[in-house]
Amino acid sequence: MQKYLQNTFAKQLNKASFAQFGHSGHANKKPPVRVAITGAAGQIGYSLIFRIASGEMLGPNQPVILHLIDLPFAMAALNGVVMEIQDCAFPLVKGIVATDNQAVGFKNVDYALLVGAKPRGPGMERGDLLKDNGKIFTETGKHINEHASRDIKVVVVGNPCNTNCLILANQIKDIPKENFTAMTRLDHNRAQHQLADKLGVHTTDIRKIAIFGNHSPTMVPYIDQMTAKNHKATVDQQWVSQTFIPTVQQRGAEIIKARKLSSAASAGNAAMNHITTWVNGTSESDFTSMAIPSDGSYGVPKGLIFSFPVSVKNGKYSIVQGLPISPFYQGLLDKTIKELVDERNAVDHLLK
Ligand SMILES: NC(=O)C1=CN([C@@H]2O[C@H](COP(=O)(O)OP(=O)(O)OC[C@H]3O[C@@H](n4cnc5c(N)ncnc54)[C@H](O)[C@@H]3O)[C@@H](O)[C@H]2O)C=CC1
Ligand SMILES: O=C([O-])CC(=O)C(=O)O
Repeated sequence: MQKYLQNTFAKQLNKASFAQFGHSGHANKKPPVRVAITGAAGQIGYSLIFRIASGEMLGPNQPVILHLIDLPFAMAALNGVVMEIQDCAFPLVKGIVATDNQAVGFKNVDYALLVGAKPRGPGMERGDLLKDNGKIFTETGKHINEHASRDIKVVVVGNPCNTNCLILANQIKDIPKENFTAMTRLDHNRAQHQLADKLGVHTTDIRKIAIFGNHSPTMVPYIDQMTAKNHKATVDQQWVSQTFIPTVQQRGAEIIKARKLSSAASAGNAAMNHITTWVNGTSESDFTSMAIPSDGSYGVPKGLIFSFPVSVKNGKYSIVQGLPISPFYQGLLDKTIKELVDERNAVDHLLK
């Protein structure tokens, strides 16, 4: 089978390659689910795929068929990734589809992590990427609409992820719109770390915080309901406005400056966290952050893909309602709403 895959890659780089293989001696009885990752040959892909294959995202009893999608020029590198997956002999991996053909790549897919896009370089803002990446998500939306499972759960990672998700969802005709989400879990995790560090507790002790808005420097890390070790916790307002919020908002740029590459391991980790929480739920004493189609809550225009505090149960998320919004936070919310409305206006031609 390995030979088949390699030959396929060598001779037919434009065609899908497909392998099914089983492993004996494992107690997983569930039928496999199909997980698509676009940008599979890229740096986030490389940090994600092996962890999904090991069961970290969907659990140790859930076999997976990996659908790895990238562009034609990246097929040779993707072949290398496929060989490495094979060489891990993962018990849960029941097949690999590696392709540059999205019709094949999204066929019957249950989960899609849409990473494939042009990343931001030093000095670029996310808005700079709107034009190039908008086209990608129009195409992808069409293929998901035609080929994927009607129950597919999608997280858009490729930036600018909120508006890319809006463009994608616009192509969808008969899959519920709420199945299309964008990733702000990385920002949520970053906020958790900053707060844990400040309060001298572990990140897992920090609960009931959330990111509102765009995955961009206007995002709003909201902490007015924060608990630490299950007790209401506060930090001084000056630190919040002058240090905490700018640090979380600028963390992506800070990492690009340091690595000369955008964050990959932490982004891959957050994408997995996003799906795991969507499947397994949030605890009663916590909520998480997901960018989802706005239903008008908190005065956010309907339809924008906006990050809200959400609780999740039985595979369905709902917006946490009634959080008190201070004038300070309302000012920040207004800015991030405006930015997303402007982004929507800038891609109006892709939303027809
Ligand atoms: N939402 C978030 O919190 C974060 C988002 N990102 C974004 O994730 C994206 C990917 O980042 P990296 O993996 O670092 O970039 P990368 O350049 O290493 O990999 C991107 C991959 O996507 C592929 N690709 C491009 N267009 C494609 C298409 N139409 N279909 C399939 N594959 C396609 C490329 O060939 C490449 O292999 C970027 O847009 C980046 O800005 C990165 C970090 C955090
Ligand atoms: O900043 C970038 O372009 C990558 C990213 O989204 C992040 O690290 O938050």
